[in-house]
Amino acid sequence: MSADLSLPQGPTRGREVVLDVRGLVKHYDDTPVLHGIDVTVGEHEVVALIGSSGSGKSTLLRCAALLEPVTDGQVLLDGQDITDPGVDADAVRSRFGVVFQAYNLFPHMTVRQNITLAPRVVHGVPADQADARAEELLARVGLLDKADAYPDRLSGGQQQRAAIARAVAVEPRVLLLDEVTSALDPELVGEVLALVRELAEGGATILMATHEMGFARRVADHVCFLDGGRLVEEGPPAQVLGEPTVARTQQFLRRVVDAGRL
Ligand SMILES: Nc1ncnc2c1ncn2[C@@H]1O[C@H](COP(=O)(O)OP(=O)(O)OP(=O)(O)O)[C@@H](O)[C@H]1O
Repeated sequence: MSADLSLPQGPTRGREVVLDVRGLVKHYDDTPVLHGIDVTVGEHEVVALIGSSGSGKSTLLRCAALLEPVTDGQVLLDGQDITDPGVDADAVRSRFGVVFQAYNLFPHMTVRQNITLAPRVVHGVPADQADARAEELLARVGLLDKADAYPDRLSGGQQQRAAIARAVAVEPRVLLLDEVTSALDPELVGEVLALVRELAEGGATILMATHEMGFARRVADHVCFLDGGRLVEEGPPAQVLGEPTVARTQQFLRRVVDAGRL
């Protein structure tokens, strides 16, 4: 697999914040799920959200990409408040590349059609250009020979690699990855993590929820530990995962270590 998965790169002076989540509050009906979360993702950074099941990682990602209405707080993308009611939500959503746990390729479309759909329909890219870009991406994720196959002919790992290629095809400002390996058989996890790592090394800006602590430690620039919808501890991976200072983080990591996941 080629290592060149680079996305367009912006200025490298200082830390340019791309995604800025401020005081994010989310209620489902009257139940609070996020209690005021602050997270920033800088250009070319990888920020990992970790925490127990139900701690709010997916909800945070979904709110950030306007896939869920925000109850309170703000989300800024390149300085623009995208939670402002006046924004064109569809246009904003098209600036994110989102990949969920269960590879959600459209089953009635070939892999190639899955990848070219949004560039053509949402971004107005001419069909031949979208097709050429899809082939380039499929070659890079090692799936060129599957371009005209339907998703049910692909392994879970291949489907997830195709889903990531589809997310990258729109040249997103931020990639949001939600537990992209958790639905996979263990032997397929590595191939998908390798692809995410290549994207990170190629300069992608990524906010990802993950249960893969070893991966977060190796690839993330910054780790945020969520517990019960609160951001309890954050910092460089070596600190949060290696020398956590908050009792709740320590307890969580002990369980992760006992389960053999760190
Ligand atoms: N659509 C929904 N309606 C009501 N409650 C929801 C909904 N989606 C999530 N929740 C609740 O919000 C809380 C946070 O869920 P969320 O899926 O964000 O957690 P998570 O950290 O991503 O969990 P996991 O690691 O299992 O994916 C949970 O208590 C969950 O039950």
